[in-house]
Amino acid sequence: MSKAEIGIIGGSGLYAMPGLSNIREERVTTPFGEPSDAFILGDLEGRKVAFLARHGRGHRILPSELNFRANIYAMKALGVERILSVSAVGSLKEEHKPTDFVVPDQFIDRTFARVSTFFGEGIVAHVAFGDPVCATVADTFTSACKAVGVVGKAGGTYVCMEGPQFSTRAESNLYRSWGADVIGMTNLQEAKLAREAEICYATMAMVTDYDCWHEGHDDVTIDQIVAVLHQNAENAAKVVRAAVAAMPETRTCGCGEALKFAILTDRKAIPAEARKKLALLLDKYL
Ligand SMILES: CSC[C@H]1O[C@H](OP(=O)(O)O)[C@H](O)[C@@H]1O
Ligand SMILES: Nc1ncnc2[nH]cnc12
Repeated sequence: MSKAEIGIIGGSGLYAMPGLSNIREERVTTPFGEPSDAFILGDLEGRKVAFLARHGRGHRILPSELNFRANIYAMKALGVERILSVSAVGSLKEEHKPTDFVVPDQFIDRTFARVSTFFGEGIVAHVAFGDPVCATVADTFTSACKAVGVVGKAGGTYVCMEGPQFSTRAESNLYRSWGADVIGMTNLQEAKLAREAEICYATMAMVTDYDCWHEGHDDVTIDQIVAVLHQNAENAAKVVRAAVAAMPETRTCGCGEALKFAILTDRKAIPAEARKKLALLLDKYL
């Protein structure tokens, strides 16, 4: 039986989920190694949820060190069908001000040191990623912002950079010239792996700074980000709670069938070891 239907990944500034009842902690082991931390399971607004602190409690794991595969696989193993991600981002546009929330619907990949797929080792699959976030989860996030009374913008392009250093001014201006909206270091791998795991995924991006391009603002620093995150943590938790409450019970999007036409490998050629490792994702198709 499913232990949770909705997963919440808390990013910088959100290391716990207020309002959970029937709380218990569970460590999940995966064929891809250890997730960032134990999962906090509980009830929120009458729904079973699983909370994970992306960087671990105490913020111990760099973006490039995150075991994205273990985190998403563990969500799947718990029975999660939808992931609500919360992330801190820098703004690449004047109109996205610190403390605003943006719900991105596109990504640009500027990472270079991460594993972004469950496949390989004898199984080849290519999922569609033209629409990288689940429209239902994204809409639920923006409606929840409205319900709570905070600025929550629908759509936008999230540049996912490797980090951990922030961007140079030349990079920041380049991303602006591409029309991108916000920049962060964590969301793209989660979105890719959630799609491969047939889990719906969207992010509520909390704007914390103007990166380093804005002449009227100091270049981004951690103390600036932390100050805005402290201001926003309460709103972020309120929006997540409202989104959980409003999430439709059943899925009508295509996320749950993302692998249906994606597996290219001749079923007879799939090595037993790979088949076993990915059974949780693939059993229904093999
Ligand atoms: C705290 S500054 C940089 C850090 O913040 C964002 O983290 P997350 O996406 O987990 O909220 C960004 O991606 C960097 O990891
Ligand atoms: N300016 C920025 N660049 C990358 N990640 C961030 N997270 C918060 N602000 C950021």
